Amino acid sequence: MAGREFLTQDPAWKSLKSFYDSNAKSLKMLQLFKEDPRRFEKFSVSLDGKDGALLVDFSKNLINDEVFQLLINLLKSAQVEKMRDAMFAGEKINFTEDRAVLHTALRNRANTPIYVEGKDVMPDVNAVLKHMREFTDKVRNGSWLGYTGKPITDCVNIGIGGSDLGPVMVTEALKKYQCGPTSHFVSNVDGTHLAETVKKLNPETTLFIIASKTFTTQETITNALSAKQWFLQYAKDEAAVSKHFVALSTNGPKVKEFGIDEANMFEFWDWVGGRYSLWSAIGLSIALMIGMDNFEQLLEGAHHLDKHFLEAPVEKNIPMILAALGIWYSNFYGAQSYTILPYDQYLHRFPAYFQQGDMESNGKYITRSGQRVDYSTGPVAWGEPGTNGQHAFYQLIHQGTNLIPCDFLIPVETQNPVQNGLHHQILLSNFLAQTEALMRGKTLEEVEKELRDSGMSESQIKLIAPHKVFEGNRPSNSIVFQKLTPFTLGTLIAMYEMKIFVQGIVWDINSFDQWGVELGKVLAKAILPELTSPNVIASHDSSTNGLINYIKTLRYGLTHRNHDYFCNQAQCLAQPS
Ligand SMILES: O=P(O)(O)OC[C@H]1O[C@](O)(CO)[C@@H](O)[C@@H]1O
Repeated sequence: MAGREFLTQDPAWKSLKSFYDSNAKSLKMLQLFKEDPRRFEKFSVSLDGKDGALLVDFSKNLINDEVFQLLINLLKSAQVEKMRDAMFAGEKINFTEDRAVLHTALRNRANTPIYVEGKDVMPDVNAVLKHMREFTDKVRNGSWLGYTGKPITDCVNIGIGGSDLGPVMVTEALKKYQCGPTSHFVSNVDGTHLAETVKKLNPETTLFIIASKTFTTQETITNALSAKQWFLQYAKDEAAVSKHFVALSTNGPKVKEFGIDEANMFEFWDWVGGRYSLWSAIGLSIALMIGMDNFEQLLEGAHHLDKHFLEAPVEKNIPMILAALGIWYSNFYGAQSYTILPYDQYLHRFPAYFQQGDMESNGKYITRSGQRVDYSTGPVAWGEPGTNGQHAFYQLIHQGTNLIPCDFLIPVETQNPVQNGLHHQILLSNFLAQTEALMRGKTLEEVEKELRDSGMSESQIKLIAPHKVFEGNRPSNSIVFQKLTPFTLGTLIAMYEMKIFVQGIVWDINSFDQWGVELGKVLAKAILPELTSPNVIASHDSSTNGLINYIKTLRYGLTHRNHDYFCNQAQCLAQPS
């Protein structure tokens, strides 16, 4: 799909820029709240859902009616709706990989036909869901037996990036719904990850799920081979592998080559991006742990958000509003990051999940028509659960020199009402207090009065007061839901996916490829044999040569003299003869 005129030339962009230049400094949220008692109603959207409503309050943002309208104009001018429809219709919007982007088909619970190159993908989607149900039911009801006839108690998902982060995040978030084997995850090629995981496990009752879209990812294949080796130490029979290893992939031939029975392969397709794949067979570890009914609830929740995204007008459309606000801060206020702050311990991997979701999608500087952007694109996404973050990095959010827009998320209802719900009341009060504090701040007059009332001398007040001032006027969204159910989690994940999609459209980048991860992979493959060769390495820059030779010196127990020798040799070899 062709790119458009440069974003910064768009009249809608120019209007925002001129508003920002002449009025941004005078936008004071506290004042805006005083002036408009209906600000909360005006700047919040509620989406009813099966497990209660999702409320997005965006009134604590640096906007007034005019800015909001200008932001909406920008989305319209960027043709977000047209691109959205193209994505849902299966057009190949990921043009650098010549692929459709159809994770929405995986959760298309309406089961309406969706065509890719003239073929309806829904029958295949439904067939894999059926396969997942049959398999997960068997494992959960104990009729799938390991090589010694025992039922499966533990599953280890071996995958990385999108083949790991989604399942990790969801199984943590929905721990309360566990009704099947316990899930474990091995992603890092650092042998420690596998070693520390399997040491707690019994090979007779463990199922390994090898999750890789391409089935060529170095880390995953290395971990999978080592897991198989570990398993065979005990089982001592290749035939036992089929009872303990299954694969989730788009690459049938590679799965076969690895030695996994085709009957134990759960397929997905090239139109499912890795970071959007938890809805596909990649979600098998989730379905095993929480059961297929709950997994389908997760899909239902995402589908519910998809429908909202498709049908709600731009000014009432939650992902579009969140995207527009993010653009306001990134591109006009110069914010370089934003935080996701879930006040729900079950969501402790939610921010990490969206680090890939956002940064691998929108960390791009080339427009769809191949030019370098002259504006910021994807911000850094980060965060931790509240209240922990309050005691760690909130200092910088409140008083640092960077503007950091925050998304606060919280369930109204806890699933663990410890001490009759006291813990949750405290959690709720902190959630509410933080967004209020960020918005209203604390003036010098307020601080001075407080210090004076405490009996402090005037000279001390002069010294201390500035440190206790909060300038406030710092933006946040409050995202409130009834309870963290599979349905609601599906809705929340899809909400951020679509927000990221909208931003990519406005920034005119391809949010669905990830060429930026390739160079490091290629260089690592070249360096691997150099680490084991006996030769001095001189083929890189002096830092990389120096580091390789230094590591080899230490690894092979050579003396410091050898290290100097390696450096000298590398320098000689690197010099042109
Ligand atoms: O599922 P695969 O093919 O093993 O890829 C894993 C991850 O690696 C990446 O390609 C990045 O290196 C991600 O986009 C992907 O989620």
